[in-house]
Amino acid sequence: MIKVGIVGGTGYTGVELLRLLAVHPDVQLTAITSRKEDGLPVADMFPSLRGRVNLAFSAPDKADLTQCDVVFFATPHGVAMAQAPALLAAGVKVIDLAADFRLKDQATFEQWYKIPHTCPELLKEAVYGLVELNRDAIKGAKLIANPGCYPTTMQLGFYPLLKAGLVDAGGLIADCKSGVSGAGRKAEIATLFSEASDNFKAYGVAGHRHTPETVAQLQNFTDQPVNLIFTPHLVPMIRGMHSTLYARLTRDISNEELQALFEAQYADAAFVDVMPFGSHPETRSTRGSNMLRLALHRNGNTVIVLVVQDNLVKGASGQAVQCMNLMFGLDEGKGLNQVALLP
Ligand SMILES: NC(=O)C1=CN([C@@H]2O[C@H](COP(=O)(O)OP(=O)(O)OC[C@H]3O[C@@H](n4cnc5c(N)ncnc54)[C@H](OP(=O)(O)O)[C@@H]3O)[C@@H](O)[C@H]2O)C=CC1
Ligand SMILES: CC(=O)N[C@@H](CCC(=O)OP(=O)(O)O)C(=O)O
Repeated sequence: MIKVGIVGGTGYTGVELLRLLAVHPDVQLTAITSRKEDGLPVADMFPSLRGRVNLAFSAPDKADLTQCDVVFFATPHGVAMAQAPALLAAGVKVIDLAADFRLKDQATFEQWYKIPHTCPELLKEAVYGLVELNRDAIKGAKLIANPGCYPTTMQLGFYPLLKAGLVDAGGLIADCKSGVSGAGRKAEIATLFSEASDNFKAYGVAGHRHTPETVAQLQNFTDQPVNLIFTPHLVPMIRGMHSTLYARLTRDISNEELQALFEAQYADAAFVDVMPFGSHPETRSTRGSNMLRLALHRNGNTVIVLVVQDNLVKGASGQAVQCMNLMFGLDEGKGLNQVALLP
């Protein structure tokens, strides 16, 4: 059994990890932290876990995380970097759901996240946890930087086009929408019911921290300089993300060839569903599941890729469990085969 610790068990990605890992056949939940709920049984806070999780939260400084085989950090940026060096030195693998290890360049991290990086030496060692594009490296990793939710949709949608050299990498556009759980469980005015429901708005238009992450990763797949215009929006739903991606074709290709390209690229990807050309994927077809669905459209020489996922599953905790499975030599889909919830 893999002994698992979770730092930040009271947040949305933390409780999503608990939902997935409580029924994972190879996992023994060993420690779950909360600064505010030290001593409280996990199932008292989350009755959905009654009979499934018998542990209590413990304060981060009381939890002995070195007894774990792997520790997930479902915490704000800056928390994992403070604890990862000691855990790694003790032989514990680390999966960070925040951005502490996503950017290889320290100065870029500090510019976008406005905090100093306290262990820049680990940036090189960290492996970016987007399984479909980085599977082999993840298998041997000790430290995983789990991708951001928007970057997961943008990378999986643009990747086959860039890799095939079919589009102008300097003119990528991503128009993305996220449910409110993407902002986490902490109290904030923007996510109050009366602010976020029956309302719709863009944010981060002048620059969102997921732009440098996505550009840096996409740049690995093309020699052309990548330029991306990314605009996120907050939509009045709880879970779900929909990204509409635009790329200008630089050579002639039929719709059938485009479709075949994506189908071949993701033929072995259990969690990427390439829908028939011209389909309209719905966020609810991924709700509660680790599946990302995409569909291709065409308008003249512009390819439009529609991508949907559950931001808390493939966009965060499901993807992190997919990485854990690979790191421990398991089938990457173990414990992740839930079908989406309808309606
Ligand atoms: N929500 C989403 O869709 C996605 C989130 N992410 C990233 O995952 C991480 C977690 O997000 P999310 O679950 O939404 O966030 P939440 O705000 O819902 O939860 C944060 C958790 O971290 C704990 N925490 C906060 N500060 C500290 C600290 N200094 N030390 C230890 N624990 C702390 C909190 O618990 P307590 O206060 O009880 O200690 C809480 O359990 C973030 O970095 C986020 O950016 C990534 C992809 C998608
Ligand atoms: C709706 C909403 O607010 N979403 C979050 C993204 C959540 C995510 O993926 O986060 P990290 O990169 O922070 O890990 C945001 O735009 O800040």
